[in-house]
Amino acid sequence: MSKIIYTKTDEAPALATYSLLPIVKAFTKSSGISIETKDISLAGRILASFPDFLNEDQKQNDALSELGEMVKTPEANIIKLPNISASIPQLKGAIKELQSKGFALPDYPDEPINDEEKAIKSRYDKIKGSAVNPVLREGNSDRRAPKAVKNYAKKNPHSMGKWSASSKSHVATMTEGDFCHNEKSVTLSEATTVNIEHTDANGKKTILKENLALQAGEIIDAAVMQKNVLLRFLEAQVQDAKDKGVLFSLHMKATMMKVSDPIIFGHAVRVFFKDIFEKHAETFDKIGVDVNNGFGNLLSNLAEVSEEKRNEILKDIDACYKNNPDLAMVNSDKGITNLHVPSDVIIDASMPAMIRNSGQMWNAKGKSQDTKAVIPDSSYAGIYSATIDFCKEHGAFDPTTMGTVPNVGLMAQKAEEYGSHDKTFEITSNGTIRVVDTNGNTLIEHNVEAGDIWRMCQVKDAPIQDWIKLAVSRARATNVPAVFWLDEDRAHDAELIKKVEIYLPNHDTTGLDIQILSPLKATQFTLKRIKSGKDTISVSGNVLRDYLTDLFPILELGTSAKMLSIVPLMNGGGLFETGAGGSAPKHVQQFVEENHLRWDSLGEFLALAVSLEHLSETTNNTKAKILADTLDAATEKLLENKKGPSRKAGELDNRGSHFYLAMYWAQELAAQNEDLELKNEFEKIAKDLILNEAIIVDELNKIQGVRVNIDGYYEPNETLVSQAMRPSSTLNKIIKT
Ligand SMILES: NC(=O)C1=CN([C@@H]2O[C@H](COP(=O)(O)OP(=O)(O)OC[C@H]3O[C@@H](n4cnc5c(N)ncnc54)[C@H](OP(=O)(O)O)[C@@H]3O)[C@@H](O)[C@H]2O)C=CC1
Ligand SMILES: O=C(O)CCC(=O)C(=O)O
Ligand SMILES: [Mg+2]
Repeated sequence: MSKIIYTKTDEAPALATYSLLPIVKAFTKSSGISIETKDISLAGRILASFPDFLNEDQKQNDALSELGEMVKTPEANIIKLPNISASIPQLKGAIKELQSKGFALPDYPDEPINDEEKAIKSRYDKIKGSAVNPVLREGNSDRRAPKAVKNYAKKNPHSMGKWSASSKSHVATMTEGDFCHNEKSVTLSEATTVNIEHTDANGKKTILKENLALQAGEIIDAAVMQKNVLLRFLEAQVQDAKDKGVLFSLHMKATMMKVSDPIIFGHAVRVFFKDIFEKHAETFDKIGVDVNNGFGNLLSNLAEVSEEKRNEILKDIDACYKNNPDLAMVNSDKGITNLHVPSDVIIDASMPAMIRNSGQMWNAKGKSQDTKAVIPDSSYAGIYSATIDFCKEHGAFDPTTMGTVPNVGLMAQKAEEYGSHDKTFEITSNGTIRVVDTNGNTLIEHNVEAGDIWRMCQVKDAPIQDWIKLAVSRARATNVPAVFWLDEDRAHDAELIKKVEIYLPNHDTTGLDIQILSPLKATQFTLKRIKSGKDTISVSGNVLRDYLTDLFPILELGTSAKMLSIVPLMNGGGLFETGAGGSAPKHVQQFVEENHLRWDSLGEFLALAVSLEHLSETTNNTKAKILADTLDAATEKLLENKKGPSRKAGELDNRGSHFYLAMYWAQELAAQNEDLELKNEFEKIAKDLILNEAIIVDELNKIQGVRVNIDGYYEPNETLVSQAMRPSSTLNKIIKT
């Protein structure tokens, strides 16, 4: 039996799984393929982490750790759907829901007061933020729009907001004192272990991290975000947004950069609402306000003060809104601003969405307005300002003619910022931070002040070699120019460039166009080419991988959900991600309110096809190859016939698109002549599906337009979701599980 692991995750993709997985199981069963699910949802990961608090029948395996081992083996074949990278408000929401369902989990201790609480907090903090992807991504990233998807987008362009040269929208980023400007980097000539030490003004030494093992050839870098410079920058931006009459909008990655970015987020909230934080400091201290978790934390904590005090504070908040520039809104109807919850606005998706929308975001009146996008650290902000400048000069991109930008991203083995979480510190007192090796040599040193954020990243040599190899192989396979987005003036990038120069000659690059350009120049080069319909591969580090694989797909295809997203694992296995986007919380809201799921599973279809193909190669399963080829053909047909989900209740949704996939897949299997067993099996299924098309579509669409109860958000009731996601009895009778 050959095995494919299919992950159970969260929100919209998890809902879609209840409808798609039975179809996939039914189609692959006779080919000796077993599809096993592993629960890596936020709720599942919480339950797996606290067995000692649960009854025997409530305990869950630690599926993430199991998969973390599996990805290091050649047998790994995993389909990974997007999962929640939880901010603290989301983590607390999930804990509360699980508690209400009878799981006796401990509360999240914001300020642990004893060792037991400290241990609980540290268990929860391991679940927080981007805790899944870095564990599973034991390989570098290959994300691209398949030809059929790109051609479909060219023929059926998504809406694209016009750009005007007079747009006041712009990116504001720091010009000094940030991670970018303070970065230092070294490549280790031999293996060693290091300590990270803080020495205060009186010479008192504290070890922040001990015995960190580093390999020969590994690049390490460290950088500081200086609090005082950051605060001055934020204050100036609030004022400037007001002067220019544009929306103030903060774009961070507080989920993936789970230690550094919430601290920066908190500073932005305190600067924006400076007056109330000055006036009510004592009260906020007393009730434990922590706006690193967003302004929403302050509002929910107000329940703890007297009504009189609360009204006074609310009045002061109103005054703050009046005196300050307008804030970009996440939900203007509900008054939720860009500063409320750190996981509501995530830079990779939020900046492209703004660029697609004429550079505008939503104001409190629900209208779109020019915006100041505040991206404090300048390491990568320049790619967005260059794109905005390009649109101001040339107008919006045209999806019917623009080229495509696939990405080869360095991310294996917690590369770069991915591995920084346990090496990020909010500095408690003025002094110095040193990275010191076993021989007492100082590798990196920074002067720091209280409140600064110091962070160290590392990237091992083997992943870098693998990344360069992948870049060359993609350039060779497509004959498209490949650009390494590296800046010789940045310390870390300068070290990486040296590696590229050493390892590139190991490959046959004759006839290939491979360049190294700074992110700014690479953006300009790439934008000019896509405008004229030409393709360009971006070869980038981890954070740019994240940014570019939403930016270009959102401009080219309207969403990054339609990307093929492959992680060739370094030990020979395959991790097949589904699209490049997230778990679409807005889609769940619509589903619950209208019983319409607009999630597009195209990413799942693409991932399943490459997973089956990989399986056919590693296990010599010829049926798997036929399943893969026919699935690709079915996906193409689905695009051609426009059977993707619509956004409106009453019309074809996620479930309907799965029906069409099944029908086309069965037809393709029935039409092929390479495997007569499969042909015979699927002739009948194809016939039944075609005959019942109208009945099934009607059964799937007529139930929409009303609320649906799935009893939970993070851990909905499986039976209720399964019933809701498989409402066509006619279809269920044909798809035998
Ligand atoms: N690989 C992973 O595990 C990833 C996880 N995440 C996590 O996902 C959550 C939400 O992140 P967020 O930044 O809001 O980004 P999302 O990508 O989830 O959502 C942004 C918007 O993209 C559109 N979209 C995304 N996927 C699809 C799809 N399959 N079909 C149709 N439309 C789609 C939707 O637009 P519209 O509103 O127009 O329908 C959606 O509202 C966070 O917890 C984040 O950490 C994020 C990225 C990757
Ligand atoms: O891991 C995460 O938090 C998000 C990952 C992501 O956005 C991506 O890989 O594109
Ligand atoms: Mg991303």
